[in-house]
Formats: sequence, C-alpha cells, structure tokens
Amino acid sequence: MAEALLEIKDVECTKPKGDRLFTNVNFTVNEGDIVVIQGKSGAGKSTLLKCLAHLNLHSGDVCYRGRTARSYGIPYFRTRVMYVPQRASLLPGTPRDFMAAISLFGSYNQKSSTKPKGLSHEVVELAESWGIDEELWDRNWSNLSGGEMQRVALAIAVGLRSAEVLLLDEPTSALDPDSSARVENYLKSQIEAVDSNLKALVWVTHSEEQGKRVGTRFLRLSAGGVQEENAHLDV
Ligand SMILES: Nc1ncnc2c1ncn2[C@@H]1O[C@H](COP(=O)(O)OP(=O)(O)OP(=O)(O)O)[C@@H](O)[C@H]1O
Repeated sequence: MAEALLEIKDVECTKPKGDRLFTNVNFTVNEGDIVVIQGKSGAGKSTLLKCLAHLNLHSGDVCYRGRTARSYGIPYFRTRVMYVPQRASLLPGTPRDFMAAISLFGSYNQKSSTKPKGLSHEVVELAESWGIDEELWDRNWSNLSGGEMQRVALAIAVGLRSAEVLLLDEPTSALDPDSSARVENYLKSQIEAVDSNLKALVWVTHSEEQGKRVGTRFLRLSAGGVQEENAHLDV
C-alpha cells in the first residue's frame, strides 16, 4: 500500500466572526494521488487548503509523513506541503525576490546535490516552457496579468523541487485552454514520474472538465466535512 503523505484528522475551522465554516474533515493523501476538491462557492475550499499548509487557524491534526507541522518547524513544513495561491498579487516585490526568499529556507531536496542557486535557472526554464518571458521575473507581482502570476507561482512551487505535496487553489483559473492543458500535463507527468520530488497534488477547481482530466480521487467539501466519491462529481 502507498505511504500516506498527508493525514488530515478532524480538522475544523471557524470564520473570524466565530461561525463554523466546516467541521469533521478527515482524509488521507497518498503518493500518486491527485485529489480534486470541489464544493459550492464559499464552502471553504481555499480555507481548507490554507489549513493544510498551516496558514489558517484550525483545530484537528494535519500530519505529513506521520509527523505534525510543528515537529518539523512550520516554515520547513510549508516548503514540503506547499500552498500555491490563486492570486499572488498581494506578494511584495518581484517573483525573483520571492524565489530568493523561499530558497533561503534551505529546504531544497536534501538528497539532491543541486543547490538552490542552480535551481533558479530550472524554474525560469520551466516558466519559459509555459510562455513566461524571463523579463517578467523582475516586474512587481502586481504588474503581472492573472495568468502570468499563476504560471510564475506554479513554476516556483514545482521548480524548486522542495515540495512533495502541492495544494493548488484553482491554479489555472486565469489561463487560456492551451496554457491550462500544458500546465495540467506537466503536473500530471510529475506525479507519474518515479524520480520526481513531487508526489501528490490537492487541487481545488470549479471546472468539472478539468477535474475529470486531472483527478485520481474526488472529494466534495461541505459544512459537515468531506465526502469521497468513486467517480467524478457533478457540480
Ligand atoms: N479573511 C477572511 N475574513 C472573513 N471571512 C473570510 C475570510 N476568508 C474567507 N472568509 C469567508 O470564509 C468563507 C469560505 O471562503 P473560501 O474562500 O475558503 O471559500 P471557497 O470555497 O474557496 O470559495 P470560492 O469557490 O468562491 O473560491 C467565505 O464565506 C468567505 O467569505
């Protein structure tokens, strides 16, 4: 049986005003999984991803390879279980600044002999293969289009090769169908490749078609928790 990468146990989250958003969220993410999460608008899908990355207050446990985030140290944990936001426009500075900052966590794959400095080129090349000109790395995030932001943020998340699980929040919502297909195919190929650092994806999407194309498992989030379905859900 595949090793559990993430175990989510009794996760519950309340809104800032105290109303409960969701409770009783339990599921496991295994190597090779592309877990598609769907649910009504406002159900808390983005919030759930942030809880999994320890970016949002919650109760319950999220264990990565059998250990809590605190036992690893939260910054390190976040480089292994990495949240990729739908919009990176609120980040300060440029994508190049951001990549340098997260490289400083020293979280690149310890098994690899490649240092973060060398990885930068790989990240830029990956983004280039998705149509991102190198000039964009030195523009402020706020001056990139939505689709450019998404591709740059994804290229950093994948190309740094520190993450084993990516938490993808509608990662291609601003992309045209061709760009979206390129990103989907690349991510799927990474999960299928035996030598890839990337082992699983948790993917929030509103697109039924995209869910069918990428998903290996399907969860629906509601206030009472997540429901796993054998086949793709109709939204
Ligand atoms: N910082 C915040 N302050 C107050 N309320 C918030 C905050 N963040 C999220 N919410 C509320 O929590 C609920 C869940 O939001 P969330 O973005 O997680 O839902 P979602 O399922 O991802 O929605 P969508 O499908 O529309 O993107 C919404 O009612 C939202 O207004």
